[in-house]
Amino acid sequence: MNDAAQALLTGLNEPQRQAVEHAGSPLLIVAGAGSGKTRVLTHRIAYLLAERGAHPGEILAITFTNKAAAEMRERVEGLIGPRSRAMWVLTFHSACLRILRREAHRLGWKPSFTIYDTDDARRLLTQIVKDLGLDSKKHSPRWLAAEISRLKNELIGPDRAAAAADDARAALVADVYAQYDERLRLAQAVDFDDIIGATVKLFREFPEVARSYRLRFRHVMVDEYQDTNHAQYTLVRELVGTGDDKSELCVVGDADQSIYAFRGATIRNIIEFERDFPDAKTILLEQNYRSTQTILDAANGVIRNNTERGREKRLWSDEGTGSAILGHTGDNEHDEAAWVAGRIDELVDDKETSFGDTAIFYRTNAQSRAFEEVFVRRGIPYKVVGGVRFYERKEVRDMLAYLKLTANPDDTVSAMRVVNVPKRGVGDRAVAEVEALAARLRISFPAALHRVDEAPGVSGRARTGIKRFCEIVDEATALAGTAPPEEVLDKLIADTGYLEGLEQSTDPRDEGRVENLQELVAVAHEFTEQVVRGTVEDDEAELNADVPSFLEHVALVSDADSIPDPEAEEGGVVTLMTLHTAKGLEFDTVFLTGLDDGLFPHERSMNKPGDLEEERRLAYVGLTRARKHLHLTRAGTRNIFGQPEYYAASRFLAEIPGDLVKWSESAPPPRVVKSKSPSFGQPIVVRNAADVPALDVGDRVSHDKWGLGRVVELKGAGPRAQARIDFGDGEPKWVILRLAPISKL
Ligand SMILES: Nc1ncnc2c1ncn2[C@@H]1O[C@H](COP(=O)(O)OP(=O)(O)OP(=O)(O)O)[C@@H](O)[C@H]1O
Ligand SMILES: [Mg+2]
Repeated sequence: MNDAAQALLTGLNEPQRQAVEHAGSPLLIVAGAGSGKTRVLTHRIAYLLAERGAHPGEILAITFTNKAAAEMRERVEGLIGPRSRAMWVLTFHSACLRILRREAHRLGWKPSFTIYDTDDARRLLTQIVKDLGLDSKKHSPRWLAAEISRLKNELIGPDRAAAAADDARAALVADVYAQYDERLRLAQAVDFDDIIGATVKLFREFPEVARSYRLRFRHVMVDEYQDTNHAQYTLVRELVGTGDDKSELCVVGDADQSIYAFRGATIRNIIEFERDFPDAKTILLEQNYRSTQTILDAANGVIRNNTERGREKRLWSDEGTGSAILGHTGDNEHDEAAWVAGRIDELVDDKETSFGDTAIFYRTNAQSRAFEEVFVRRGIPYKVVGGVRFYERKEVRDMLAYLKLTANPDDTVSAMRVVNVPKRGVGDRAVAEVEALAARLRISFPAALHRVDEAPGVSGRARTGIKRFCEIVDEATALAGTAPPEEVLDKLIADTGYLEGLEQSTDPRDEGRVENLQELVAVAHEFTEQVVRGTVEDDEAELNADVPSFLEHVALVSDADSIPDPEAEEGGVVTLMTLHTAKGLEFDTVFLTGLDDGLFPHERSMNKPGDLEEERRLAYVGLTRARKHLHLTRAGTRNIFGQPEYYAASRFLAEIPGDLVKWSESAPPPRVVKSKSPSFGQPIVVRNAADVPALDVGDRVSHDKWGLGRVVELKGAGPRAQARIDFGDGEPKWVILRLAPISKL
C-alpha cells in the first residue's frame, strides 16, 4: 500500500478501516449518531483515488442538504487537494439537475427548463383548482400539493394514479395531478419532485443513457441513506445497475435518525438493503467520537423506547462522562429564552464555548421569536436558519420571476406573478382574456401575452401595460444573452420601476425591501465572481456566469445553507434552527428547547404510534448533535392567541435517566446588558441617476449603517453603478450606488 493510502487509514478504527478498504459488493454502513459515518465516506473517497486508481470523475457522492455537500467537498479537498473538484459531491437534486440539463432533449424538454419551487407549484395548483371550479376550502392547494408530491415520491404518474383511484378523493387528486403535469409541461417547467422522477424516467426509457452514467460513475456513495424515499432509492438502483457493468455502491445511514417520513422517506430502504442488493456487506460502527457518555446515555434512553428500529446498536464513547446535562423549566417562553441567553453568556465568558459553536433547536419555526427578542436585547449575535427566508420574500421572488422569464419565455407561473407587478393596469379580466387566447392557440401564457393584439377583449389600458411588460422582458432577455446575471437584474429593477414604487411607499417595511433587492444583486454578483474564479463547485465548467446558471444556483439553495461559517466572524454567531435542519451537524453546546408535551412531541403526532416514533427520532437527532454541553429547556406555560396555556413536560424528558440531568431552580441572574439595539434606519432614498455620487477607487466614503469605508472596485454606470467598499470588517461589500445611503468624504 502506498503512503498516502496508509495515512488515510490511520485515524480510523477497525470497522471504519474495513469500510474504507472494502471493494466490490454493495456496502452498507449502519451506525448511530457521531460514529464517523460521514468520515468514512470522505476517507473512502480519498482512498479510492490514492490506492485503487480511481479517477475523481468516477466518483459520485450524494447527500441531502447543500450545506452537507459543501462540507463533504471541503473535507475531501482537505484530504486530496484540488483534484476533488472534478468529483460530483452533490445533493440528490443538484446531481439529477446536472444530468437533466444535459439530457433534457431526450425527454422533449428545452435545456432551459425552469424549476418551480414549493410556492410556484402551489400557485399553479391554485390556478387549476379555480379553473376546475373546485372549492378551494375543501380541496386546498396545500393539500393537493402534498398528495401529488406523495405520488411523485412513489413514482406514480397521473395515469396510474387515476387507474388506482378507488374513491372520489383519489380520483380528484388524479385529475388535478394530470392537469398539473400538463401545465408544467406547457410552461417548460419541473417541480422539485420531478427532478428526481424525471431522471429515473430518463434512465428507464433510455437504458443506453443510464449505462453511460453507470460507466462514468464507477463509485456511488450516499450519506443519510435512511432519509431516501422510493424515487431516490430507485434512482440509486438504476444508476448503479445490477448487471456485469454495475458500479460500486456504498451507503451509510442510521434508522434511528430517519426524520423525513413526510417527504416519503422510508427506513425500509436501510432495513432491506441486504435484500435489495443480495451480495451486500454490512458494517456496524459502535464507537461515538462526538459526544460525552452522559449525552449518549440520554440519547440512548430516549431512542430505546422506539419499537421500529432496524438493527440493534450499542453506542459508546471514549470522551468520558463530561459535564451534567442542565435542565430548566421557565415560567413562560420568555423566561425560557432568558435562561438560555444567560447560560450562553456564562459559557462564553468562561471560555467553555463560543457563539459559533452554540446551537438552539426547536420543533417549529415560530419558536425562534422569543429567543430572537432576548438575544437582540442582550447583544448575543445569532442567525436563524429557516423562517421567512431571503428567497421567499416577495420582492426577491418578484425579481426572480422576471429573471426566470428571460431564461424561459414560456414560464407561465412567473409571467402570471409579475405581469402586473408593479401595477401597470393589467387586471384579472385582461389576464383571463390572455389565458383564453393561450388555450385557443395552445401556447403558453407568456407567449400569448406577446400576441395580445389577437385577444379582442383586452382593454386599451391593459393592452398598453402588457406591451410594456413584454418590452421589459424582451430587452432583458436580449441583455441576458451577453451579460452576467447581476446586470440583467439591475436592468430589470430599473426598467420595471420597482424601486420607484418602494420609494414612494410610506410603509416602513419597504426599506427592508429595497435592501433585499440590493442584496439580491449582490448575491448575483458574488455568484458571477465565484464562477469566474472557479470557486463554485464546477464540473467541466458547466456553470456559467449567466442567468440560467444563477437561477439554478438560487433554486438549490436550501435552508441549511444559511448556517454561518463559524470562521467567518470571530467567535461566530449562535445558530437557531429547527430539529429537521440540524441533522448531520455537530456543536459543542446545544440547547434543545420547547420540551413541552404537545409542542414536542407535536400534538399532531400523539395519536399515531408511527408518528410518535418519528418525533422520538427527531429528539434523538437533537440530543446527539451536542459534543460537550447539552441543555434541555421548556416553558411550562405559553401564550397561545394571547391566552396562557399550561403544558406538561415532554414525555421524552421522562425517558432520560433522571441522574443525568441537573434541573435549575431559577434563571441565572441577568448579566449586564450589552447595547446593541435593532436599528430602525433612515428612510430610504433612491437617487436619480444624475445624483449618484461620482467615485473613484481609493475614495473614502461614509455609509449610514456600516460607517467609514474605502472604495476598492467600481463597475456599471449611471443607475447601475456599483461600488465595492471595504468597511474594514471582513469581505468588502458591493453596494448599488443609487440605493446605498452613502456619501463621499
Ligand atoms: N476514528 C476517529 N477518530 C477521531 N475522530 C473521529 C473518528 N471517527 C469520527 N470522528 C469524529 O467524530 C465526529 C462525528 O463523525 P461523523 O460526523 O462522521 O459522524 P456521523 O456518523 O456521520 O454522525 P451523524 O449520524 O450525526 O451524521 C466528527 O467530528 C469526526 O471527525
Ligand atoms: Mg453524518
